[in-house]
Amino acid sequence: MSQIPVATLGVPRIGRRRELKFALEAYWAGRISQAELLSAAARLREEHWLIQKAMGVTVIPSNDFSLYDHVLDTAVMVGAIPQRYGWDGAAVSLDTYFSMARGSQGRPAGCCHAEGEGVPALEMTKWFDTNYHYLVPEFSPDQEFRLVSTKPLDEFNEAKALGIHTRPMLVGPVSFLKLGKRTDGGDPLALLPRLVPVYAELLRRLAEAGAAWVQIDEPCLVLDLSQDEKRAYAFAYEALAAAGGPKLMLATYFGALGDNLPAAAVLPVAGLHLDLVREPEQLEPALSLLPENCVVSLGVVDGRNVWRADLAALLDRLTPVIASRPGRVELAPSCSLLHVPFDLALETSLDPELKSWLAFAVQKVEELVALSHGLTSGREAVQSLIDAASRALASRASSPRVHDPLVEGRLAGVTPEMARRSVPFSERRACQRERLKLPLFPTTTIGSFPQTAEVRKARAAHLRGEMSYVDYDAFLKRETEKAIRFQEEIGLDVLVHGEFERNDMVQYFGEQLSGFAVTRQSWVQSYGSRCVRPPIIYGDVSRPRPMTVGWARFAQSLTDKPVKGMLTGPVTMLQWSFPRDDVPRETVCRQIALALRDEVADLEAAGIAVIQIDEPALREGLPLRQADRSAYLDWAVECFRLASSGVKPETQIHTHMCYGEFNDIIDAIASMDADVISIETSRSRMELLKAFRVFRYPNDIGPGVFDIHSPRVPPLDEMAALLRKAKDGLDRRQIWVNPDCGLKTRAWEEVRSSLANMVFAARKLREEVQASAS
Ligand SMILES: CN1c2c(nc(N)[nH]c2=O)NC[C@@H]1CNc1ccc(C(=O)N[C@@H](CCC(=O)N[C@@H](CCC(=O)N[C@@H](CCC(=O)O)C(=O)O)C(=O)O)C(=O)O)cc1
Ligand SMILES: N[C@@H](CCS)C(=O)O
Ligand SMILES: [Zn+2]
Repeated sequence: MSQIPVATLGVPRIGRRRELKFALEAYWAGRISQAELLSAAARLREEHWLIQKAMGVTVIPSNDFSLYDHVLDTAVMVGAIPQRYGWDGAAVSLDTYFSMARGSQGRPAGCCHAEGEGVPALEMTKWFDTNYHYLVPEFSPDQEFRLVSTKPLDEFNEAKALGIHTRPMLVGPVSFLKLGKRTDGGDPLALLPRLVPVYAELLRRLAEAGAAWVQIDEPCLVLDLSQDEKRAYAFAYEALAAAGGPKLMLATYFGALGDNLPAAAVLPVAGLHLDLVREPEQLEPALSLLPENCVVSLGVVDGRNVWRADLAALLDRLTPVIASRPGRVELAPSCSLLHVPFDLALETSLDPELKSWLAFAVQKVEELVALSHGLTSGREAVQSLIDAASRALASRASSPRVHDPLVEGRLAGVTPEMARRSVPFSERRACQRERLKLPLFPTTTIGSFPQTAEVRKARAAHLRGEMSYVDYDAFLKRETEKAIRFQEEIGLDVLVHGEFERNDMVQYFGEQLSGFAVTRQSWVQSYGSRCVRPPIIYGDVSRPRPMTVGWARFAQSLTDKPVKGMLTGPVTMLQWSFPRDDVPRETVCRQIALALRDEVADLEAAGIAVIQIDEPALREGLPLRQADRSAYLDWAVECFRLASSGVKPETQIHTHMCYGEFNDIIDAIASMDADVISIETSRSRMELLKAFRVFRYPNDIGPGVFDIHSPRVPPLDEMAALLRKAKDGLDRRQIWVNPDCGLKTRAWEEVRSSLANMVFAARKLREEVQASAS
């Protein structure tokens, strides 16, 4: 039998040691030239192709690399470049590309913005239910498309010159439009007839260059689709089939095709990739519907999590499939490997038993290659690999470190009362007003202050043993005190300690909770050059000791103003970690919630009057299909309430959410019953508040008045105008004043000016209210 092809669908582009991050940041800081950045990028592509080739991958992708984001690349490729970037219609410069990604300070030629005002970036949002962010393409109603950049072709040729025949990958035209927005609010899919010819031209040129196959990603095929959307797929792929390009491998991932399967199965493509990790049951129906000659790409190794695959079970499952479709099957991860860290071998200090349970991108490729050998040459050829995987799985299943009877017992004892505050919000509000004595439009921030190079360097030095605990602790205390003094000086009402001791809002807690393991080198791209190291939840979760109380108590001891205790919520902790897959997600979440409940109680006992429990990932965790959403929201909200409800009425609970729209989950947000919620609203110019207005949301709200992703300092009047807008339709006594999110990625100069303007804007609003009352 000939070798079963192995595909990766994309590899982590940030590089084994985050080489792309360092090159990008050096370029933005002016330390390296454009040519140096581009050659660093080319070196990374070459390295990734060569690694895959050496490991035995037979279907190596190209165009999975991006300098910032692959959706942004697609927008640039087809000329979807909004007017404000001052693009002259010729080749898109790197400056324009990065302006779209990150905004810019100066004024591009021909732009309507005033000098110094800068150009805002495209909106950034979460890629399906992952922690990866993509840039949202923006289309005008009269949007024209043309092939402006030939990046996929160039990278195909680049690999070809190295002797590597690749399968270029593209974001498919329907998903691309569906993930974008029209400036007039119209349906972006109406633009499909204009877009498809551009894809057709690109495919023809790829075929001329020798591409035999193209991977065309249509993850939107796993969402709920209307009849019109299904028709859009038929229209687009019939047109592309007629274009005479390479064969198309239509890639679906992050879920089941479900009711879209009949529509997907008849699309005129040569191959279909299925996510068989999220939905193993979809294989049989797909095989029975797909044409005989269609190649099926079996996404059997988990591209979203880090657990080692069960090779023996997979071989049992795959053997009959291979036999029934000889020559028309490929093996692949469930989705691109972008979402897992590069190589487990880089983790030299992980516990060896835990390490034996894991597989990162490189190990997942090894698993796929082993499966291919086993299926082609017989199990004996890979018996030692199968045995090693089975031993690891058995050790994981029986390990005492995974199961903690105390945690399991505590979970069984949870009662509904534990998830309810003792009195309703109206009564709590009165006690809290009495205790906190805050002005109208109270001002606060979301938690983090700049994580400067100095802060990160000190932490790195401490980790390497070059800075003693005493010196590191003293350094952090100085930073915290500076932040408290700064907040007092500019006149904020509710202060934060600044989160200087935290490497990351999830990893910091992962380092302290039992059942979590953290990594040193296992980075995953979050957006652009920014990365995270998601902790690995391998066992029952508990809190051996308080995690934040020392810092909260220290910060509060420095000031008479209230300082918020600052915690990451259970849903976010789950969503931004690699969770265990041997128990339901909701069980893991409840365990985290109980651990946080104890932390909240300890903060309250330490005299902390305001406690914020961040849940930015609550929305991102929402299942992709409507039918699964209410069950998720039920347990997610219950977990938040379990964490937050053990306190007295006079203790004020805040939550914070960034990313996304709230319309469809507003009742769930309301039932979280946080006393105050801060949300990201500035980029949408308060549009996102609409849901709260319409719902008549009863508790307090802090609509973000400035975008923390941009270095731009918003003028006082702009923030005051946003607050006036927020005030409309809400009770003014409900409104808090804060930025969109934490300030860790910003520089101190920006933070100083922005927050000073914000405090003045709040004062202005107070004066206006007083004037109108007198
Ligand atoms: C709010 N967001 C978060 C998400 N997910 C999280 N897990 N955490 C989040 O905060 N998802 C949604 C958004 C995404 N936003 C961001 C924003 C910023 C970052 C970011 O800045 N990432 C940093 C890494 C942060 C970190 O872990 N820092 C560590 C280690 C720093 C480091 O690289 N050290 C070097 C040595 C440094 C030296 O010597 O100078 C090393 O280890 O090699 C720390 O501070 O200790 C980034 O650099 O990308 C991410 C998501
Ligand atoms: N408290 C965190 C929330 C980020 S979503 C911060 O301020 O960075
Ligand atoms: Zn946030």
